[in-house]
Amino acid sequence: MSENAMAGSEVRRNSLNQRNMLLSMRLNNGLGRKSLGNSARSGIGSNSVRKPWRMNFTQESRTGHLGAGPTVRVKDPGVSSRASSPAKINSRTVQTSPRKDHKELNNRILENSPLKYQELSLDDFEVGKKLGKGKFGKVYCVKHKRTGFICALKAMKKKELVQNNVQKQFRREVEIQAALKHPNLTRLYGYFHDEKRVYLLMEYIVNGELYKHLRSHGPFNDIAASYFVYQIADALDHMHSRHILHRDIKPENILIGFQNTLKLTDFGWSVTNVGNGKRKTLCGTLDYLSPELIKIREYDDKADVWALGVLTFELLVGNPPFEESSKELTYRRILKRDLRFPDHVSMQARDLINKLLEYEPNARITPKDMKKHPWIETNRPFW
Ligand SMILES: Nc1ncnc2c1ncn2[C@@H]1O[C@H](COP(=O)(O)OP(=O)(O)OP(=O)(O)O)[C@@H](O)[C@H]1O
Repeated sequence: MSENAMAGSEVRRNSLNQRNMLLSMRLNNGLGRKSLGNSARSGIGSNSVRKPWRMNFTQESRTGHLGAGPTVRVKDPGVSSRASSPAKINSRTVQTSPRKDHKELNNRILENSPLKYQELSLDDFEVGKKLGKGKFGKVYCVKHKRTGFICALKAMKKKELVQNNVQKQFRREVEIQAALKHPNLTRLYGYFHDEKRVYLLMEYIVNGELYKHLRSHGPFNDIAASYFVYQIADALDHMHSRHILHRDIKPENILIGFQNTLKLTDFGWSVTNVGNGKRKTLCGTLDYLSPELIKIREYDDKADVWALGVLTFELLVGNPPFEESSKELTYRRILKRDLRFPDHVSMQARDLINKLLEYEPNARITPKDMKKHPWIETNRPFW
């Protein structure tokens, strides 16, 4: 791997948000994280050498015991109507009474949810290796002592959730993720909490982020890329049919499981969009923003389709299509739909990317139709 790629492999793109506090946290924490104004993708640009990529790079985990969950049952809550109004959070709503809000987190958000595992505590688990770290917590591989069930446990400090005023967003993320059951979406089983922390119990995804594989093995050939893109289209098809938008599709938010099964994760920006109305919160990740998001700040599920087009391009080329050295230049290229394909991108792949990246949202191909596109059909026999 080149030096650039090595340096770049530590860099992950931030999701945009309107919460100044979160933004400053993101900019201040984590070495090497991308600032919103800069390009961070030097390592795998179109100059990088394309290597053949083998489909079967995953190893079956010996410890993986994923057949059955803990015997404690979690009810499927469906998507609650409460989740349909996203919490608008900004720095002006900084808590004046953290004590009260801590209590509110416990009473309203944690105690009254059907997703709660009443009888679980941290003592019920053997804690294994750390899998990663997000804004609000660390993720560990854990084993449920009684059943031997292996899963991922995300531990978040209540104090931090309250201090950053993200209790409602947290609740929405939990409700949406728990309601979604699909092979290409990371399952959330439920949660429990103690005095200091909230613990989310999730499906353990063995092979880490697609982003890291893209850096180390990518760009991918048509066979691998089409398999990956198909799976995310299937996940989006499922979400959109339930009127849920993901709003932050990117390789950093996709994990790889057994046999190259992709799992879309990070539902922090997901919302329900019942009635298919237009939404206005600016969110997502710079390189993945659609023109309507930049221009009029109104969008619907077609913004996820645009992001899928950006993802398809990035998997085949190694960097996103409108990447530039500054936010303004990236915006300008997105608004001009300044799309340039390197020579090696096949005609069929170009056709699909063009259809996903239609400027006019309603002209974009749907995830359902995309799954039958000739690029997918041509490569499907080799998956
Ligand atoms: N279910 C899981 N199985 C395996 N690894 C996971 C799982 N969930 C998260 N991880 C790992 O832990 C890391 C941190 O995850 P987490 O959800 O806390 O944050 P994030 O989504 O990456 O970032 P942010 O909190 O900024 O949105 C991930 O990048 C991933 O590598």
